Amino acid sequence: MTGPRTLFDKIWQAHEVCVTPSGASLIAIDRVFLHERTGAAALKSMAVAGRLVRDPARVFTVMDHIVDTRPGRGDQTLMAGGQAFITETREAALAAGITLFDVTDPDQGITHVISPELGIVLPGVTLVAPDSHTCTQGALGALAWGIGSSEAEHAMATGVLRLSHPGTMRVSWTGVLAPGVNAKDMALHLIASHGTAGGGGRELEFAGIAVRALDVEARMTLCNMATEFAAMSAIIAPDETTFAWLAGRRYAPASFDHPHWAGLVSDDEARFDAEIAIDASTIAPMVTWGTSPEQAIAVDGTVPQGPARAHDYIGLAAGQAIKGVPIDAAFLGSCTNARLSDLRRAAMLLKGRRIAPSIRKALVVPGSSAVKRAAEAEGLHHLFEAAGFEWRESGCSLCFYAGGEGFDPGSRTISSTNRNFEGRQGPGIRTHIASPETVVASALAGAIADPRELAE
Ligand SMILES: CC(C)[C@H](C(=O)O)[C@@H](O)C(=O)O
Ligand code: SF4
Repeated sequence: MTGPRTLFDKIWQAHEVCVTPSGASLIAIDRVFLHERTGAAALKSMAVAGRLVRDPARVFTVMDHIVDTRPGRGDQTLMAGGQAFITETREAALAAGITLFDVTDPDQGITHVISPELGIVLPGVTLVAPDSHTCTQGALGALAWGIGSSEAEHAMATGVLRLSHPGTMRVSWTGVLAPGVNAKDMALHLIASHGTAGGGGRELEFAGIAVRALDVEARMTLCNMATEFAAMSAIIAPDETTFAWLAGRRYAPASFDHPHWAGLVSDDEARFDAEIAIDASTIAPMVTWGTSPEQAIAVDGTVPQGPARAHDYIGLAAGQAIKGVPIDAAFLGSCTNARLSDLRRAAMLLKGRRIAPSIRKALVVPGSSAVKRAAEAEGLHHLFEAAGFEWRESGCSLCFYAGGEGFDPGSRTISSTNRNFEGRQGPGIRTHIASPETVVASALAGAIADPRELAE
């Protein structure tokens, strides 16, 4: 392909080993990341077939999904049989000779938080993981996407994956975000406006001044929900903000001063298969009212008419104001919104305040053990605890009802996560997704609240 190219096509072509007779391409894979929920299966299946990991130095694994997040944790989990995921992953990782971030490793954390944090994902690389939120890592200018366990085996054994070109879509964000509005609201706004199928399997590029203005962690929040938009993944062209954020990280190169890094942008005349433009200044804090991420509205809006099943499950009627709906629990965590900047913004809003007595469970689960240590060094844990939140060890925790821990039956939660399907946070749990600011404002009020009304 000659002529102007998208950033996606530049990375794709740099990794295209060959085009197969069917028209699909073999794409070289630079990094594979595994976790104990899906990774052990891939490693075990390879071992049974007698296949070796081709280049163990490119494969990493971590304990994040099943692992307990209560203080003093070990391998035990509240989930029956959960411990086996951990011990089997450990044994398989050691046997395969790949890098393991174990339960008590100082580098442990959620896959999509630690991979950037350690500089494992870098601009221009290809990275895959058997986890749908691998798209988060596109925020660094990488081609990073979620795959299945059997594809992970293939990537580990051969160093390539067979893929058809997914097509491209640019989402251009103009304008300046209003105070109290952030990347999570941008993601929810996009999905609410265009539906959960809006991405159509394409690779998204987020561009425009409102994206350039985001710090790297906020860019990760925005890219994180590309999978909820049915995109293959999302990417943001790396810039000085990206390079400065990566500098000094363990697996990052000593210098980014190279023409290769500077060329990681879409050319001016590059054509995308689809385009969306959004004025970021029009966005309000968003919150979901139903059981799909597309069922999101401005926090000062009213519940629209949606599918009867969503209204029944969530227990809210059309026409009702979302603000003021009483909640029972609050969750601040996940690969969407549990980085240091998220915790800082949330903690500042909590300063000197206490959550409503009606809140039965309120958790802060840092995205990584490094985030936890950094937050503690700043005293953020004291602010959370003084406000009535539990301060946890890092992991996926109640983003996903997999570790066996739950909220009280029937609870309505406000959650900084990315999915609100029926049962996502446990049987019968009703989840409202929102930004960290909206989560803490709501925990303080004991009801869904507008964080703009809390800011001094
Ligand atoms: C368990 C894992 C495969 C899953 C995913 O792929 O996303 C999980 O992380 C989730 O968020 O639902
Ligand atoms: S934090 Fe939630 S969304 Fe992210 S990887 Fe874990 S379970 Fe999936």
